[in-house]
Amino acid sequence: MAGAVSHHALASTQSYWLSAQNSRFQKRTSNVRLVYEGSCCSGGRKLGLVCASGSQFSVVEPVQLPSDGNSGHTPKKSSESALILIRHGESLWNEKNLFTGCVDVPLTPKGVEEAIEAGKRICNIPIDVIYTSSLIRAQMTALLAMMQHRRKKIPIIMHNESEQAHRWSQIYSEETKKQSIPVITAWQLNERMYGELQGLNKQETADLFGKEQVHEWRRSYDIPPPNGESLEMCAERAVAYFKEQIVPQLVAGKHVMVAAHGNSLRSIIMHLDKLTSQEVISLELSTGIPMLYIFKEGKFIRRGSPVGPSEASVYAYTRTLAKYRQKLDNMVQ
Ligand SMILES: O=C(O)[C@H](O)COP(=O)(O)O
Repeated sequence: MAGAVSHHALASTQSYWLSAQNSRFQKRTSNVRLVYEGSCCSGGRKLGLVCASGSQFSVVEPVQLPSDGNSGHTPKKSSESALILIRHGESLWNEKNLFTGCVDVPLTPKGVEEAIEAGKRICNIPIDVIYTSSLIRAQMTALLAMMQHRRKKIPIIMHNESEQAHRWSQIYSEETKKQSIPVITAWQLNERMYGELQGLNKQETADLFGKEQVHEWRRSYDIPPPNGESLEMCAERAVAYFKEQIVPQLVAGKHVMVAAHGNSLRSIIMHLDKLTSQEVISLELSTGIPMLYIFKEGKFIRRGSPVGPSEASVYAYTRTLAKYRQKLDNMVQ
């Protein structure tokens, strides 16, 4: 049975290394139409909560991975992919209540714990490739979470910043590549640039400029903080990156995890869930809570967070996830 898992994972990993290594030279686009199909978290817009329903969703055949994600090879119609979105765990500036934005601050011990806990929650979900921002708090979260995964593949950060970095980080064993998960870092997934608020205390800023003004800077769609990015501006690079780089992976049948930030993920979720600029104001993401989407036939279906007692319900959504978990169970027997 272990062979079955390996075969699945190997095909995807094998195809990915080529793609990752060439990604610097490629610009991929997608014509996929994103359609939101219902939400298991009705009512509120606070994500990162447990969502458990799903019997209304159809059961599909196991995913068929293409032999090469870049070949234009179309996966079977029934193919589906998992998309996990996770906001980084608590950072040292979250703890101090400072505006952080693009300042590169590491996790607190609590943030490390949150990342490990997140990893336990997604340890049965297939992951073929990881995307993170270029900021250490998102990268720490992704790597710590992957340490918990039952498949025990090793996440490896891709270095394509220069031809030499790319060449010097080559792996010469196919077998070793197969046991690895590429981690792609992209500045486009960074936190919204908070401009002249970066480093300021959030409470003190509210005391100085008024609660409403600060709330507008933090949560409105199109009002930027002083010399910083509005959510709309952040979306222009984060959502564009998502469409150009990540969606093609999902279309190719790859299972993807994205570890990023409160606002870069808010912009992506706004896009996936088709939220209006009014609705996104109340969208809040907790640190370290993974959210699962299923991508199938060009549509994103939100499943919520596979945590605690609702986990079985999350797996009941699709046969692909249930089968993957079964294979993992068989591997350890
Ligand atoms: O950059 C920051 O300070 C946080 O990561 C997100 O902050 P916010 O909740 O104020 O948008």
